[in-house]
Amino acid sequence: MVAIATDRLTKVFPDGTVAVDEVTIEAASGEFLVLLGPTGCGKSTLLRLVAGLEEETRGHVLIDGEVVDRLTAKQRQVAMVFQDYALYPHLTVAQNIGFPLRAGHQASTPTEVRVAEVAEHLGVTDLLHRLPGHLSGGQRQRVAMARAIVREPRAFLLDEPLSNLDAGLRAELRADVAALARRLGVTTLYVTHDQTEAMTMADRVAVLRRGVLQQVGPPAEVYGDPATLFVAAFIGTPRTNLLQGAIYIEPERTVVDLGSQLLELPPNEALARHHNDRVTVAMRADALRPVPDGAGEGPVLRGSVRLVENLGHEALVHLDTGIVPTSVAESQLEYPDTGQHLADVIAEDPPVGSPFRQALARMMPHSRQEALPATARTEYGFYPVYDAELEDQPPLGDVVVRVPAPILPRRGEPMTVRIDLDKLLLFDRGGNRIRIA
Ligand SMILES: Nc1ncnc2c1ncn2[C@@H]1O[C@H](COP(=O)(O)OP(=O)(O)OP(=O)(O)O)[C@@H](O)[C@H]1O
Repeated sequence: MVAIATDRLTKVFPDGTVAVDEVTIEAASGEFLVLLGPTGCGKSTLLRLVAGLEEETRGHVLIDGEVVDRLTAKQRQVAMVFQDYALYPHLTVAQNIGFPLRAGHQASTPTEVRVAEVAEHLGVTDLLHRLPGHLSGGQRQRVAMARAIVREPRAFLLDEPLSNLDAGLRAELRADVAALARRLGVTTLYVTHDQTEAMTMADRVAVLRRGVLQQVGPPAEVYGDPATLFVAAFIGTPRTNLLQGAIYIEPERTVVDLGSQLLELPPNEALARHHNDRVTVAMRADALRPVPDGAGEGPVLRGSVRLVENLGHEALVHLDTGIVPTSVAESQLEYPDTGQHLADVIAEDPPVGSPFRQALARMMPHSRQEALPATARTEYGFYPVYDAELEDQPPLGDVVVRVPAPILPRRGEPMTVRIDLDKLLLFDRGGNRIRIA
């Protein structure tokens, strides 16, 4: 088996789109590496570059340590499976699976024996005489996989192979595909936008955003220890809570100012150089636990129940906390730093209600907020202002909390939640993690 690597691999399409941007990554021999990211982040392009179906603009692809940039797709001896199966409709399953062998590729075992062997692996032995048109989606995908492995490829490249299947089949095949790849020991690159697939199948997950590699690590690591705000927000169900904040360092304590609420952290050396910085605070639902008001030590958030989504075994409770929510895109806008520049930008009058305008309003230094109607303002001066011209203001600080089913709160009730400090994630304005510990 072989390792697959890319070295500062870059693809710029003729229209200027940078689909893959300096990606350096390695899948070790026999590893199942999942490329995860939203639509358009460059996953398929990266896979096609590795397969040799696309020519790189810069950088290299290495198979087993050897640069293969000049080799054709065929010479690279990797097998690729796409979401649309691409089976030959007029050939039986057996003929489809055996096709790569007949098409002139050498194999040590005779075709029929090899086809039977591979069919057995994929659990399609009973279907060998059928035509693809008479198969279910899941069966077709199994046949496509069988055809891909029949030539004993050096690596397996799978591009959203399960995305055309319904949820039940997807779950079943998920387990089968991962098990098959491990049984065969084939190095696998698997592309998906589905975080569940990534988390359940991968040895390691590589998260991509706009062609740029954000983080590579085992599933538990990208979930629990995200390197960027994007990773924190992209991975996690229910969605990760993202709030606007600012850090203030005082002699005895460190404060994360969330406007209408403050989180007090123990004195913290790592945060010292972030005094006065605006940050995005990210908390997954499992970092928050409802507690009786006033109970015990530690930072809490208070809110009132706006919505209860009962999932049976538990409920997702949406709290209005009065804190300003944010999104990845907004929190990573680059804002001018001085009030003067900000005023200039505002003078250009971004459209009312546009995220940019709202974000600008929130980011105004204290002295510049005089002219704007404040919903709240803290003693620290940083505070959120909503766009007064916007009629339908978004809910303030919608924070999602998991609550066990038997004790469901009611709409309008107050609720206090304790924050597990080990799971409190802070990100700077560039979206990079500020490590607290
Ligand atoms: N031939 C092309 N010419 C110009 N731009 C392209 C071309 N192919 C892809 N792109 C662009 O490159 C970027 C990455 O596309 P790619 O298909 O790799 O994304 P993806 O993450 O696989 O998305 P999806 O999950 O939707 O397949 C996108 O912005 C896409 O529009």
